[in-house]
Amino acid sequence: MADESAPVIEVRNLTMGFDQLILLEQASFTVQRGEICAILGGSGCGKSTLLKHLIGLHRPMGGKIFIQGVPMDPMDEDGYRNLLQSFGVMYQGGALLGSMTLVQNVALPIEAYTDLPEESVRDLACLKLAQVGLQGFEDHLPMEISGGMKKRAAIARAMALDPAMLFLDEPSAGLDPVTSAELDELILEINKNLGTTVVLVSHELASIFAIAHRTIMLDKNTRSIIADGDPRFLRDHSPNPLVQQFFNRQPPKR
Ligand SMILES: Nc1ncnc2c1ncn2[C@@H]1O[C@H](COP(=O)(O)OP(=O)(O)OP(=O)(O)O)[C@@H](O)[C@H]1O
Repeated sequence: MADESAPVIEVRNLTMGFDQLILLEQASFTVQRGEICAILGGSGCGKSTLLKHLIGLHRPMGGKIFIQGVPMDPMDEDGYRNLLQSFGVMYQGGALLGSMTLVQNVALPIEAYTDLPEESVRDLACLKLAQVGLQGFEDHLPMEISGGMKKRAAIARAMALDPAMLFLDEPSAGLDPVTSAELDELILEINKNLGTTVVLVSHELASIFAIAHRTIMLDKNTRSIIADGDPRFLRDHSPNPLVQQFFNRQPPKR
């Protein structure tokens, strides 16, 4: 039984990596209900890998991850299936199926996880598309719409089952600044109106300052979390020069 007062996500002493490559050692942090938490850090430090651990795609080398108070591992198939329904995930690039229309893409999780009749599935998928501003584009293929619209459609699909948690891997990658700001607005709206907890990986400082309540910064060299807090506070007050450099866009000192 999930403990409602527990943090939505608790990472306790996580060690993660692949074979000889250790990316994080004994790292701990929590994400509170309703927070927008951004995972930051230099290229290759393990941001996407951490996200994949949080959704159960990779298993920790050490430590534990609790989702809504429940340990992820060990978890039987039914337990994991239930857990998946509380997650919405948008992978890097959006990953819509190119041969399916937008409404068919959004319908996929609804078909997989509910017993709704075909007509209701379509109605619900159309509603989700309307919620992200894509009314009228239901029967378009992904190749027929812009990059920003593809991201919106991917978010509609991730939100199809009204998940408590939304995981986004580099949502603004490849978007122009205006489209990226529009996507930020959409993420904020979802967070405010539905109370969805959002965990995202991002490189975009403008976007991080616009939407993140919390940032967690990973460091490849020390295999640790070197900052955890409000991005503005970290930019102005972090004692760690690496964190200051990142937030102030300064190249590392030679
Ligand atoms: N399945 C895998 N098997 C082995 N190594 C992997 C695997 N996935 C990622 N890696 C390696 O782990 C390291 C971290 O990768 P990851 O994609 O998590 O970094 P990242 O911080 O998200 O990077 P970027 O900002 O460049 O997207 C990289 O060196 C990558 O090559």
